[in-house]
Amino acid sequence: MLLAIDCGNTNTVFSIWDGESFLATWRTSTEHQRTADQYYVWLSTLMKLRGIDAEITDVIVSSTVPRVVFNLRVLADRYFGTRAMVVGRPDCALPVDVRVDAGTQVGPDRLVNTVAGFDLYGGDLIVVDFGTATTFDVVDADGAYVGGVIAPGVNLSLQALHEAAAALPHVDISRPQTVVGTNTVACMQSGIFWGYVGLVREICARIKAERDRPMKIISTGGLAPLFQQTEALFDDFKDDLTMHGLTVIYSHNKT
Ligand SMILES: Nc1ncnc2c1ncn2[C@@H]1O[C@H](COP(=O)(O)OP(=O)(O)O)[C@@H](O)[C@H]1O
Ligand SMILES: CC(C)(COP(=O)(O)O)[C@@H](O)C(=O)NCCC(=O)O
Ligand SMILES: [K+]
Repeated sequence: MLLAIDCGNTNTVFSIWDGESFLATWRTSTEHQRTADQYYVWLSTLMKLRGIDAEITDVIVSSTVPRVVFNLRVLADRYFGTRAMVVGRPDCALPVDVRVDAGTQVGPDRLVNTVAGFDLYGGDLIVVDFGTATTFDVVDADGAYVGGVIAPGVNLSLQALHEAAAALPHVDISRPQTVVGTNTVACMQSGIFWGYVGLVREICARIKAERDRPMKIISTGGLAPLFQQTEALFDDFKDDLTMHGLTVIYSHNKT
C-alpha cells in the first residue's frame, strides 16, 4: 500500500492508496520541526481510528518545503522499511518533460499537478492551484510543463492587509454580495474576491492568447470551489489533483 504525502507551505496532506482508490486522507499543518516519530504517532493513531490496518510498503513525497523532506524520509525508513520517492530528485522520474530555463527548480507540487492534469484531461491545460501561493501551471500538448505564473495566495493577501495596516482586521474570504462594501470587512473581502476573479480571468486569457490555442482550465486547492461556484472560471475542479499525480508518478517509477 502506498502512503502519498503532499507537503505545501501551509498544510501537509497524507493519503493511503490501495492501487485503485484512496482509503483515507488526513491533513496536518506543515512544521519542519516535526520528527519522524511524531509523524508516526499521529498517523498510526488516525489509521487505527479509521480501522485501517493496511501495511504501508511504499512512500512518495512532494514537498514545497525542502526542510521537511529529511524527517519524512526517516519516517519511511524507520517505520515502513522503505526508501521514499521524492518528486524533483534525480532518482524520481517524471512521465512528462519539463521545459523551463536551465537551473530553474520548479516547485514539485507544480510538476505533480502537471502530471495529474495530463493524465486526467490530456494536454493544452492551465492548472490553477489555490495554495499558500496561487500557481498557474501550463501543460503543453505532449504533457510537458512549460512554465506558468505565481501569484500571492488568497489568504496570504488577506493576511498581508491585516499585518500591514493597523486598522484592518483578520478576515476570512467569502463572496461579497456587492462590489461596493459598506463596512471594513466587506471592503476587504470585495478587494480580494473580485480582485482574484479578475486576476484568474486575465491571466488565463493572456496565457491562451500567448499560446494561441484552446486550453482547458482545471482548478484545485481548498478555495477553488468558492470561485467556481459563483464565477465559472474553470472547466473542471479536482479536489485531489495533487494526490492523483503522486499515484501516477509512483506507478511510473515502479514499472
Ligand atoms: N476549504 C477551505 N476553506 C477555506 N480556506 C481553506 C480551505 N482549504 C485550505 N484553505 C486555506 O487556504 C490556504 C492554502 O491552503 P493549502 O491549499 O493547504 O495550501 P498549501 O498547499 O500551500 O499548504 C491556507 O491559508 C488554508 O488555511
Ligand atoms: C510556488 C510555490 C511556493 C507554491 O507552493 P504552495 O502554495 O503549494 O505551498 C511552490 O511551488 C514553490 O516553491 N515553487 C518554486 C518556484 C517555481 O515553481 O518556479
Ligand atoms: K499545493
